[in-house]
Amino acid sequence: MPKVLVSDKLSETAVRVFKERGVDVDYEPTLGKDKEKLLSVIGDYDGLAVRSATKAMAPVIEAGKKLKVIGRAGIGVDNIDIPAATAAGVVVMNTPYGNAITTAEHAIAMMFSMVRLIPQANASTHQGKWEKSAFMGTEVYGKTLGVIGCGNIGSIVADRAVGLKMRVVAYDPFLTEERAIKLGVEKADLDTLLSRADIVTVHTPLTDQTRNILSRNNLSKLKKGAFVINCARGGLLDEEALKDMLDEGHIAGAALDVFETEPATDHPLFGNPKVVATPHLGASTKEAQENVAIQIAEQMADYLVRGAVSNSLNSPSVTAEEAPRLKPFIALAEKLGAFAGQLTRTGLKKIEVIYEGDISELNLKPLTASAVAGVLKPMLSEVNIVNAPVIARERGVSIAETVRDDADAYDSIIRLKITSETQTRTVSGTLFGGAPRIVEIKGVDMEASFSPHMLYTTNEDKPGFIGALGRALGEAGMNIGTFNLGREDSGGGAIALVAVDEPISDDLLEKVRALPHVTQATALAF
Ligand SMILES: NC(=O)C1=CN([C@@H]2O[C@H](COP(=O)(O)OP(=O)(O)OC[C@H]3O[C@@H](n4cnc5c(N)ncnc54)[C@H](O)[C@@H]3O)[C@@H](O)[C@H]2O)C=CC1
Ligand SMILES: O=C(O)CCC(=O)C(=O)O
Repeated sequence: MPKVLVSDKLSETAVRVFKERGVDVDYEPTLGKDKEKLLSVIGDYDGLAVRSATKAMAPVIEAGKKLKVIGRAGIGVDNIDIPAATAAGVVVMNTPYGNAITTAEHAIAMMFSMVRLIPQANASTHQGKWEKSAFMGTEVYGKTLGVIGCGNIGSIVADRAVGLKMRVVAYDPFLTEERAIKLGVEKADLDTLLSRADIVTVHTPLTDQTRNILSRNNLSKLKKGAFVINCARGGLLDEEALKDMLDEGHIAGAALDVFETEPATDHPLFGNPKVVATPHLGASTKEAQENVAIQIAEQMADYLVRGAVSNSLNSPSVTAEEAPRLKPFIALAEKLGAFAGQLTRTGLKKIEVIYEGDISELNLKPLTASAVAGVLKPMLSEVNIVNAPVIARERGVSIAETVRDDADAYDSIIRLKITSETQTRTVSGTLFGGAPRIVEIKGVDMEASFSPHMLYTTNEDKPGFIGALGRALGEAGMNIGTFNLGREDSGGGAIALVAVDEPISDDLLEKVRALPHVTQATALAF
């Protein structure tokens, strides 16, 4: 039974979901904060479920020798080293929608708190003061809200702001004109947004492109008296510049849920009467935490138990419904890849996967990734469906996918065409009773199942070869399981694919290569 570690505080419903779906689970809500402990135990687990306290960086991923999936109960994955996970073949998944409404509501709540000085007024009133004139606020009706990043959360914020009768200007390079119209927002470039906004709210992920998007220079483009909200990620906003501009009176107020360094326990903006601050509470509602916990447990269990992949940031999606149908084809694609990969000795240049017949209607991305993984596996140690396409790209190997509706003699065929520096090789296969079967090699028809140990030879089609090969194997004490033959034309090129019971030694291979008419002999393992 696969085993998952939950190393951050997640709704315990997640534990129930894991168990119901056949996954063993250890719930250790504070373990993620103890890096050494995490490193010492992670090797026992197939999955790691986190929120933001656990830093699933390269050393953790490396120590997780059995690790297959890291699940983020939430959206931001800046606490997970995705390239390291990809390189290690570990699927990273998140729950992109589960806390979006809650976080958007927090941004709206922060906006009101900020412009109506509610936290400050609350503290004063609790102290028995009645400072009516100290807390003069600002109305949001008719004001312009600038939304930077109009994805899941930004668009909900925009929708709520439109409901409040605000004007909304959005900057997002991926926001289409149609979507902007649908949301009732005006699409603008960043400079226009900054010059027009009374209140700016940022909702982008933290990436190299967005880091410091509210830089000193950009903050200075805001109108005097504008307000700033950050409920996305610390690092999007220059906190020092914000402090200076609040002090100068250029910016009237700020509402911050996130900070460059978290937990933020000591910060130059703390105690500033113009700043409303919360400790990364954006996603902290019962509803959102229940949503993300259930969702991540379902997704991780679906992956570990059924091979379904959803909301992955580094692997093609496979729904739970299609997983059982894809599974045998994934095995076929990988075996065909392994066959071709074991024969490829010179620089690999291109992997083309051609799908013919009914299979062309399936989700082909995971099949192609499996074929690529199969090809690369004999050359590289740690390769799987997750990292194979990236590794191929890094090594300059191009990947092509072709789909044809018709298949000649079979309902579904996968043809693999591998181009190396010296030759192009093809191998094709189908499923017989759900099991992978080779039906073509190098253009020669062939019918063979895959076996753990196989001998593949090419030879001139001359009398005596089959007997000589059988004798050589017999003399080496090698039991033959199946013996499959194919040829181009009588007397032309021929191939043999022989399943044997044990691994083929180098000695035996040399003897086979020395037989008359043999042009090539390779030991294959599947
Ligand atoms: N405070 C909290 O507790 C929470 C914070 N978050 C954070 O909220 C942020 C937004 O999350 P989602 O809306 O779910 O993400 P999303 O991926 O749905 O939307 C992000 C949007 O930003 C846009 N974008 C990317 N680069 C941009 C750039 N250079 N300039 C302008 N726009 C750009 C994208 O096109 C996309 O539409 C993330 O940083 C996430 O980590 C999410 C949940 C809770
Ligand atoms: O889990 C949390 O409380 C933080 C949520 C968050 O920041 C996210 O989902 O990106």
